[in-house]
Amino acid sequence: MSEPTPILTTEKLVMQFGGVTAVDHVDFSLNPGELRCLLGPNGAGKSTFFKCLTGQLKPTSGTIRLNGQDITGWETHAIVNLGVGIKTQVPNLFDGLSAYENIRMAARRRHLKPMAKERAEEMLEKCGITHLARREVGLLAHGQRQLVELATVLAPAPALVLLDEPAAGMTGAERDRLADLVLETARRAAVVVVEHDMAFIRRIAKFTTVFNRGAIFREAMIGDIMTDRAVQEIYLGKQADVAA
Ligand SMILES: Nc1ncnc2c1ncn2[C@@H]1O[C@H](COP(=O)(O)OP(=O)(O)OP(=O)(O)O)[C@@H](O)[C@H]1O
Repeated sequence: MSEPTPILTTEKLVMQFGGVTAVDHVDFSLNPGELRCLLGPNGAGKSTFFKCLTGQLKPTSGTIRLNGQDITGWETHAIVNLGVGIKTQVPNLFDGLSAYENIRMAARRRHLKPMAKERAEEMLEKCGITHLARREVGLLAHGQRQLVELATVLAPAPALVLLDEPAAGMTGAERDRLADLVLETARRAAVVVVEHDMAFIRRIAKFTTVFNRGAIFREAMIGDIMTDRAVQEIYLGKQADVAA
């Protein structure tokens, strides 16, 4: 059987901040419909790599391709317009509007008005936040806002979803809901998740990329990553044991 054509690739991607090489010649490849978690100790370069993919940072050199198209250095909104759902660590919601209005507006990017309404209702239901539909998002708890934002990201049915620390600040129940949502999304879309929360990672991760010192250190199934001595050592040098 022939290899699938990747939806997203990077070739020799480099991001330098002055003398610091945060991303060091990274070759990365993601297949359509694949769910990939990016792990690594603090300062490994995950967030910087992610920000290059999302257009938050312009890489120093190298290439990023989406469905074969060179998108290196593109602005975030242009990447979103190609059908990529992006959730960064910086919240991206209209605080003065209701959860429903935020999600409906996001759905309008892809759907006509009546369909956008239907889609917004469907996303509220899927994300378990129907009870928050009429609430102003600026007044919601952090985890609730994260779920509303995820609903806005998924509402236009993107073919590729990029999530930076989506479980941050969530309660256990919210995190479980998020894990189910990510797994469900990955049935139709490719998904990249950067996350520190190992309980969450254990629930969703399959094939996983571990970064260290700006480069890809290991790529393997999560079970093998968890028991990999060298991976445990890079974590032990920096923070809690990956297998803890
Ligand atoms: N804006 C910046 N200016 C200068 N150096 C930066 C900047 N952003 C990141 N770095 C450096 O780049 C390296 C990689 O950082 P990055 O935040 O990408 O790592 P990370 O793996 O995402 O870490 P964490 O898990 O703590 O978020 C670190 O040495 C960091 O100090």
